[in-house]
Amino acid sequence: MLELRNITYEVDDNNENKEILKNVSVTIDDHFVAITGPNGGGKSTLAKMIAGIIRPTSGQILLDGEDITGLNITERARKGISFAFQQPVHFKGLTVKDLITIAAGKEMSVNEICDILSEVGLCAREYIDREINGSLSGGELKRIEIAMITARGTKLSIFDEPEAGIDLWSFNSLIKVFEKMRDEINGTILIISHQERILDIADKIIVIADGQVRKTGTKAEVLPELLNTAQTCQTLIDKA
Ligand SMILES: Nc1ncnc2c1ncn2[C@@H]1O[C@H](COP(=O)(O)OP(=O)(O)OP(=O)(O)O)[C@@H](O)[C@H]1O
Repeated sequence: MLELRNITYEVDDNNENKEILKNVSVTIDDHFVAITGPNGGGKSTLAKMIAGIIRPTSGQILLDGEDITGLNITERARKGISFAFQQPVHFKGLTVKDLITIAAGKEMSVNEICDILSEVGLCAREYIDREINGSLSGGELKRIEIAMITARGTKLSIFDEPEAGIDLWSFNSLIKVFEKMRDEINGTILIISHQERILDIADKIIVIADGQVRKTGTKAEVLPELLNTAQTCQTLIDKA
């Protein structure tokens, strides 16, 4: 269980103090949790804070009751928190197979690696020996990053807008990947997303806007209001 207590995050923005997260308190104890809300609301900042990439100005982060606020990204990774970057790290000569083996932290058979790659919609035999470099497309890199997190199978897996930059066909297979993950992975999956189809499969939805938690609840409790607001905005845009 992850608990955020009174989290505030301030940055210096051209010599002005800017409060990006404002006294955020939230508990993440469901299996599949989605964070959503308008652009610039503070979602990615919150995800980076949970992963340990940035530290809060004030407040506490607890993982299963243990205060992890002072731990860095590596220490949090050891505690079982993994964060899917937009793209996997590049090292010359490092292949897809190497990367997945490193992520899993154990030797893996070719069949096991192939299974993981197939799950994220990649034709395994074509990719297993490919080097991670600029010859892979953005969508392919993103799927490899998701495959790494799947191989790692940690306590808390965080994905920041996994759908970004993915075409419609791949998006459909991405949804299947997350549905499968929800059914098969033991830990908590935390996804930042604007996609209704991802929100649809979440056990809990957290809406963040203007650096604050605006609403928390099940799909039935949150989605109608959210869709209503989106529709009202669209009508206003159409009228303008
Ligand atoms: N280091 C920083 N310095 C100044 N402003 C920042 C900094 N980090 C984030 N911000 C601002 O804080 C706000 C929240 O950013 P964040 O990336 O968390 O939003 P988001 O909800 O993930 O948005 P999106 O849906 O567009 O990805 C934005 O206005 C952003 O410009």
